[in-house]
Amino acid sequence: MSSPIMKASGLEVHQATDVTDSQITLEADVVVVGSGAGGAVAAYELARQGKRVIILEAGPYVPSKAFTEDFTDSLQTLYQDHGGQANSSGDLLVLQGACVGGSTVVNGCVCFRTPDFILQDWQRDFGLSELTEAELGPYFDEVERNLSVHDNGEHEIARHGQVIREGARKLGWSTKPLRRNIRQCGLTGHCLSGCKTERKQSMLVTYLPWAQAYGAEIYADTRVEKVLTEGGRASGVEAVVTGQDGIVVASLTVRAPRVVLAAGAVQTPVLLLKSGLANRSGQVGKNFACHPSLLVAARYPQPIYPWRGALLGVHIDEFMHPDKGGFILEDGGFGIVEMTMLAEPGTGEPFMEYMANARDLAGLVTLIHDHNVGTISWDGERKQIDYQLSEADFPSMKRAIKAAARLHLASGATEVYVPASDRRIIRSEDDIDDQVDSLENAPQHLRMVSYHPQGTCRMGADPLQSVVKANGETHDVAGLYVADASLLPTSIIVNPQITVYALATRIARQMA
Ligand SMILES: Cc1cc2nc3c(=O)[nH]c(=O)nc-3n(C[C@H](O)[C@H](O)[C@H](O)COP(=O)(O)OP(=O)(O)OC[C@H]3O[C@@H](n4cnc5c(N)ncnc54)[C@H](O)[C@@H]3O)c2cc1C
Repeated sequence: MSSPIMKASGLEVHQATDVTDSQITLEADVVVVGSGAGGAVAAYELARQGKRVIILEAGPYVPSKAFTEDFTDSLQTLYQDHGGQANSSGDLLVLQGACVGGSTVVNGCVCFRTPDFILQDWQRDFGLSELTEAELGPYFDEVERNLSVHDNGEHEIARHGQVIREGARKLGWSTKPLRRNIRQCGLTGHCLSGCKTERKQSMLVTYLPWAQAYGAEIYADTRVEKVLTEGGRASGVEAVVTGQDGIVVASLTVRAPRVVLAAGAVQTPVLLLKSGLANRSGQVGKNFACHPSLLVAARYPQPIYPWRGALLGVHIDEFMHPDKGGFILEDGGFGIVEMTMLAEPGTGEPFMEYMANARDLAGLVTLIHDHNVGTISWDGERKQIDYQLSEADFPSMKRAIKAAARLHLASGATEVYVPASDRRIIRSEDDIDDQVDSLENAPQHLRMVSYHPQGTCRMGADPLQSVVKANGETHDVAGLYVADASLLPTSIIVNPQITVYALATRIARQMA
């Protein structure tokens, strides 16, 4: 490829359009696969230590000024499989970013630290005795400082958050402002389409330019196909550079004694499976968890304008601990496309009525602490995501729907739409048990969305039960590391970006 070209946002990126050779070979101290939460942070930390770092990113480089604030466009340009990535039964949409900056470019900015009760599970069940709250605290402090994480101010709680907060107060439920990584939020509500004004502190505008300032090089449009080893140690990767038309324009090899996989919890295990590496435990691709979410929308007697103001304002943490229910509710705004894609709008007349009243809708997003029951596999040609909500998790899902319905009603809603295929409507407290208890845990019954795939290369002390050690290195292959959401041995119930940033920082520091 030719020399990097200075792009509008200030990030220098090699792209398929720059390619002049059909075979490219590069050398580095560390090659990082994926430029999202884990990859960008690891790259910055390693470059800062003086390592020659190359970052390979399968997705395109889309500078912020090219973001359109139109969700249908963004799905095409910024998301994995153009927003169509789903489980094999088609009832779970698995959303991931696939562009320079990864999912952090399109995420909702919500920031939570890993709850201590989750870390305690990891210490007890996976031998991760090092990963205590005291050990991770300084990493959380640091990434939160770097990314301007703060409690939403009053002006960042939109109308939908205000009504929900009032309802929670009536019910006596604990509600808190969400924390977000954003500077002077423009309150446009377009987070899921990327932040045009670069207020969201995604990797695109923070750790990637910082890594580049220390000499890291970024290659977009470059999909890693195989991890290379020599004498049982990692020795680099093979990749293909693909233009926007899908045509391969070059093959690219990076020779490096250290390889960091940060391609996300779906692609990292696929890469290991394709490479036939690090799977002595048989756990690569197993243990997929995803916080299957529902968008429970409700109609209010007054205008809410769910597309106005900050996307996410407050959350209900009353039921977070598994002993108290094992779920959280986040108030969520949405635009017209998200309204139909993520909720259950019905068809025909009901659809027309739902959309005609769009102005009066508010939404609650449910997150549950699901078990790691899914699998990512590779059949030689394509990946497959097998995930069905487990019977053990169905009660938490139902508890979350009931709580969302109760909260909407207490907040003044007149109709609550259960996102089930037979589109159930709750109009009073008396309807809640009837409508929710009769839901079935069957394929295609609930419209689920995952924003948080996790767990497919889990960390642990036992090489026969886990893929990666607590320091991020795989048990089986020296010099091969994982630094993304695939590490998390259990689902963490809360939005995971801060956990990924903190773990990636720790892994890179220990590696350096
Ligand atoms: C719509 C949406 C909203 C979200 N909202 C929140 C939120 O509010 N708060 C929160 O905490 N979390 C949120 N998340 C989740 C959060 O962003 C992710 O948990 C986090 O970014 C995961 O980091 P990662 O490094 O594992 O993967 P990613 O950030 O997804 O990065 C992986 C990167 O690797 C690239 N890649 C994949 N395969 C290859 C390959 N073979 N070769 C090279 N590159 C490859 C991908 O294109 C991608 O860019 C959201 C996610 C989405 C999709």
